[in-house]
Amino acid sequence: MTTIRLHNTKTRTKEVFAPIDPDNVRMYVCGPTVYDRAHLGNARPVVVFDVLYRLLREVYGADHVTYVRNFTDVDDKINARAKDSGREIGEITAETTQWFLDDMGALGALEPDHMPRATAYIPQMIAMIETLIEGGHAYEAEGHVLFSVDSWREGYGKLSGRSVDDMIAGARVEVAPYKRDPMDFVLWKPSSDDLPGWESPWGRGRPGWHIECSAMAYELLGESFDIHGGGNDLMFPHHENEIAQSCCAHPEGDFARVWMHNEMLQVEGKKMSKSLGNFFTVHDLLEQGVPGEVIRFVFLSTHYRKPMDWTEAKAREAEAVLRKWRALTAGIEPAASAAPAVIAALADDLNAAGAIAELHRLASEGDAAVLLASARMLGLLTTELGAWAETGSLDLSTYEARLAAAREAAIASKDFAEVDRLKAGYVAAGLEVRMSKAGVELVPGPGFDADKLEAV
Ligand SMILES: Nc1ncnc2c1ncn2[C@@H]1O[C@H](COP(=O)(O)OP(=O)(O)OP(=O)(O)O)[C@@H](O)[C@H]1O
Ligand SMILES: [Zn+2]
Repeated sequence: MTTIRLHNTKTRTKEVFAPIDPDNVRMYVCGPTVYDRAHLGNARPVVVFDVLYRLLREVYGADHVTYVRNFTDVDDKINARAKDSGREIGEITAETTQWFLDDMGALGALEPDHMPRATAYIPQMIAMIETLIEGGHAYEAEGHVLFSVDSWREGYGKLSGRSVDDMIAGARVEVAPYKRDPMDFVLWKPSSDDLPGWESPWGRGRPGWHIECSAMAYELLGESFDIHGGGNDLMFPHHENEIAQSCCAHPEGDFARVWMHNEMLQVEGKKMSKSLGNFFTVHDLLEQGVPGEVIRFVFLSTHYRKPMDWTEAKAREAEAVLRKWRALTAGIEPAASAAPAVIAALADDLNAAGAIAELHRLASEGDAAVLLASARMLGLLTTELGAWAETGSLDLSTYEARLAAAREAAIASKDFAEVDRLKAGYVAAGLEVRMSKAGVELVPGPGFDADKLEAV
């Protein structure tokens, strides 16, 4: 069996992955808070952990992996959005959830086995909070229930490797009169009548964000499971708090054994985020005609533990490569299995960039069947993602000849109107127009639209 090595944030080393139960490898990844379209940064963990999911399915068998990714559909950001827009919360969360699934589907992400919505697990959250209170790890104050960080000093901060003092200094720790310690965090808070709320032993209220993941992971994966993933922006406080809650409520287990964190998608050195306003959505890019497969390829070209930028140059390069590979594999049956070197690269802490380098080698050797099987391990060159590239049947040379002829006529007549019209039409159809003494060359760009071209 292939040996998988994964970098574990908890130990800061690359470790041999040994699942608790090889018949049921279990992974939890923090999902989106559903109040707005996913930005490109939000898609990075989705693509990264999709590749890990595919690798685990390859190695342990498709029926022996359980992947859970939640939807946070109760959160103050959602409440604020509903208030600002005058819309119903349920309408916003349902719409945003569907957008997320559509956009991530367009990037070739497989759907996880379970996609729990937080609001469907409120009784489990309440039960977990009760256990924490009984164990002396949480206390009630003014309708709130807070986790007492002091009750678990020995474990708190281990994941992110910070001292409690550093954490207080580095984070926006909310100081509130009802907290015994500023580090204590909310498990449950009271809801006024205009906010979503559930009856609980502490009155009508709603859960804090962190307890949602702990309760859903416990319910669906048990007290110990294999992998927990998310962006490294979630390491503190979210993951640190998840660990504290889960380990204190279920000391018989060890919650997640391997913690994996993807680095951030950046814009000019800063994390792409809603709060900074430096974002564009996946939907925007798709609408602009950037194929989902191209976005996926660009993500996979950088190792998940390195920060990366989205650039148009990367997208153009990815598109050219994918076009070439799609042409090379057109009409070919994929080989029975991926190239061992591709699987080995992925098994080495998800070295997708290394796997892509292997794909280039296979392409240069003309090994189309193995290239196809190997690319599909990465979710590339799949039939579902291929519609954008179906321009092979369209012969650009007739359009090139037409422009060349128009140019010749224009040089004689000094009337360039037709040349300008054709050029503008080609550009609008997403083609790059290269004109030189040697002739005319048309190169399809990311937004290439065959229908628009036919209409010119
Ligand atoms: N720029 C980014 N690059 C990579 N992953 C990111 C980025 N921004 C958010 N994520 C990840 O997206 C997932 C969803 O996070 P969350 O719902 O907190 O996003 P958000 O509310 O849009 O956050 P933000 O305000 O930071 O943009 C998390 O796993 C998070 O780590
Ligand atoms: Zn989480």
